[in-house]
Amino acid sequence: MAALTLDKVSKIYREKGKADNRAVKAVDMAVHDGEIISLLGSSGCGKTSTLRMVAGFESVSEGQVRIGERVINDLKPAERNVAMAFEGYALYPPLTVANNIAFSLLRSKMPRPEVRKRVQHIAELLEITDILEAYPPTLSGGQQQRVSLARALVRPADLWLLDEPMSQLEPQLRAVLRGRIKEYLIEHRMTSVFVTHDQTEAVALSDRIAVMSNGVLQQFASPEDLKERPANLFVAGFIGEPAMNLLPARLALQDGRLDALVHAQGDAGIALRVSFGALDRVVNAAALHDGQKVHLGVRPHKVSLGRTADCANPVQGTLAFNQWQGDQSHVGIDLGGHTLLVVTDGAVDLADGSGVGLCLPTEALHLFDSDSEKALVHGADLR
Ligand SMILES: Nc1ncnc2c1ncn2[C@@H]1O[C@H](COP(=O)(O)OP(=O)(O)OP(=O)(O)O)[C@@H](O)[C@H]1O
Repeated sequence: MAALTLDKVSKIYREKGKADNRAVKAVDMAVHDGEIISLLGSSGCGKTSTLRMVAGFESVSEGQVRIGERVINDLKPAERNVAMAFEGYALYPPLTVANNIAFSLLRSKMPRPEVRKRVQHIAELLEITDILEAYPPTLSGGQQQRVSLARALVRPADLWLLDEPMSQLEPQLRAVLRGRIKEYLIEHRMTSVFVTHDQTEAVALSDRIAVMSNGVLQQFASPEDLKERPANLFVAGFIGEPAMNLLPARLALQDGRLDALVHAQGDAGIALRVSFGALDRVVNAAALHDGQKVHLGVRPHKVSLGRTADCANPVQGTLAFNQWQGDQSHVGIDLGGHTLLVVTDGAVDLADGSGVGLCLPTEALHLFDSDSEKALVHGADLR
């Protein structure tokens, strides 16, 4: 295993008669030795292109890719010592499942009893012991995918690249295998890069997640930091289910205090005023000015419904909707024409149009500059 470094890496697809498509744009990323990371983003954001450049299936248009100290830009895939499980990555049809998994181990001259032990162990982990003597063409998509994953996980390598490796499995099996695979990767200290568009999966598997949009790496951070300290409006709106509320607001810096004011829709009244307290609690207060256009971010899970006592920011609103989701309620609160989504664990016994008290704890709040879209203040970081 080894560290993986991407240094200003870009992928430009050039097709005759078409404008260049810059699918990956100057991505900088340093994955530590033994770290598990995920590339996360919507379809077309450049995750697979990034992974394929590391694997050697796509050329690197600009920048440098290193595994440990080795620059691998111009090495053939087989020379990179990288193990891969790709969506639709072909198994060898004439070999049994056991021999498909064992293939690279036998080629590396590992003694047969050791190969058998490893194949058995990984097959148990991925629940494919019953198909070890079957041939790939007779398997379902989900079985083939697990064989491909097993083959990648057993082989010794410096780096493991896993592109949507569980996409064809049922949700329950997926959740079970996710936990086991993570334990296996940690136990063997395997530097691993997953590609996924499923944030639950990315959070469950990864030490850090690289959030991509439109070819740009938006933030590379731990799941907790992505939630508590999103670097910009894109990450704030993308991470979290349901996503963060984002309300247009203006800053008020008066008497050494920082407030954010959300104007009511269609008139000059104030729909919501939240206080971040003394300005000197804010780490980068110099970046703020009175009247600055911002987006106020509020995490739906962190708002308390019906409690306004002992609260830094008590708020009154009107219930706009109340949906029981089977395990939690999604409640919409109207604040001067803006709807604030709140998530609570229990059922909420309130009719539409009722007056509701809320508490917005400071740690639920974030501020983003509306022009640059970058984060300015995270409630969790106030001094
Ligand atoms: N071989 C190719 N030739 C030309 N354009 C490509 C090629 N592969 C990908 N692209 C384009 O590059 C961009 C990024 O695609 P990529 O597959 O890397 O994204 P992705 O985030 O992995 O998406 P998905 O989750 O749908 O696989 C898209 O605009 C895509 O159309």
